[in-house]
Amino acid sequence: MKNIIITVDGPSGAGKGTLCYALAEKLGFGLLDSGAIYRVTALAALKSAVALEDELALANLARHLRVQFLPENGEVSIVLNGENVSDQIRTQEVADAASKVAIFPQVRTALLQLQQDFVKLDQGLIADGRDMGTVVFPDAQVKLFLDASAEERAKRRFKQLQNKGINGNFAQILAEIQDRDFRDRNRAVAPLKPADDALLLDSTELSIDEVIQQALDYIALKVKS
Ligand SMILES: Nc1ncnc2c1ncn2[C@@H]1O[C@H](COP(=O)(O)OP(=O)(O)O)[C@@H](O)[C@H]1O
Ligand SMILES: Nc1ccn([C@@H]2O[C@H](COP(=O)(O)OP(=O)(O)O)[C@@H](O)[C@H]2O)c(=O)n1
Repeated sequence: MKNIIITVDGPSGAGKGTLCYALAEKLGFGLLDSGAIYRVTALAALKSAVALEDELALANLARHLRVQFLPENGEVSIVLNGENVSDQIRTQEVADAASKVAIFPQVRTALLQLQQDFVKLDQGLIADGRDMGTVVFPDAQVKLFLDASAEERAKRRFKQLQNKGINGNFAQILAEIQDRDFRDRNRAVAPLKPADDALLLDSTELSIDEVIQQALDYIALKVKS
């Protein structure tokens, strides 16, 4: 299983992060959370007052991003310019900003190498994102596209917030998911879409364990052939 790359793409709330974390644990693979890289870029822009419409300035920022991913007690701390920003990048404001900076081709090009550098010679990689199977790792051996209805994804986010003690507004969460989906699916460069050779997994009616099992079955099948 060494040197295998597994890509998992899909919209927000489909369960990519949950699946990728479980796969990385079970298979002993490294993990790339590419969304975190877009979120860090957006946070850096917000912190330095770079306009979210200024492609040149954003690309320059992305090119010089001083970001580290530091594994710590089974979790990964994300450090930007020496500051631990793991929690700051998870806000709705940053998610929204991330999907705005992500439309720019120059920003995406600036972040490409950083993502590809997660490949290690002696370890497989699970890559989580929107364009992992189409652009960043087009030659990956296993490609999954995880989807779920927008209503189900909004329900999951609503529950996730509740578990953190936050009482979200369901209609607002659904609207934000739909806005971000629209930007991600309709941008000119690296839009969110399944790679031609990806397995489509609709998790709307599946439990987390069922999704993990279906993914593992498919990986076993692809790796054998
Ligand atoms: N198949 C599933 N059924 C129910 N809830 C799920 C499922 N997969 C993930 N979740 C939950 O949905 C929320 C969002 O999942 P996450 O993995 O963060 O999605 P993504 O990375 O695609 O945005 C989490 O609270 C997670 O526990
Ligand atoms: N490979 C990627 C990953 C994320 N992104 C962008 O970054 C935003 C945040 O990604 P994320 O994966 O952290 O979002 P969630 O699925 O966790 O809500 C997405 O809405 C995309 O606009 C991207 O364009 N390409």
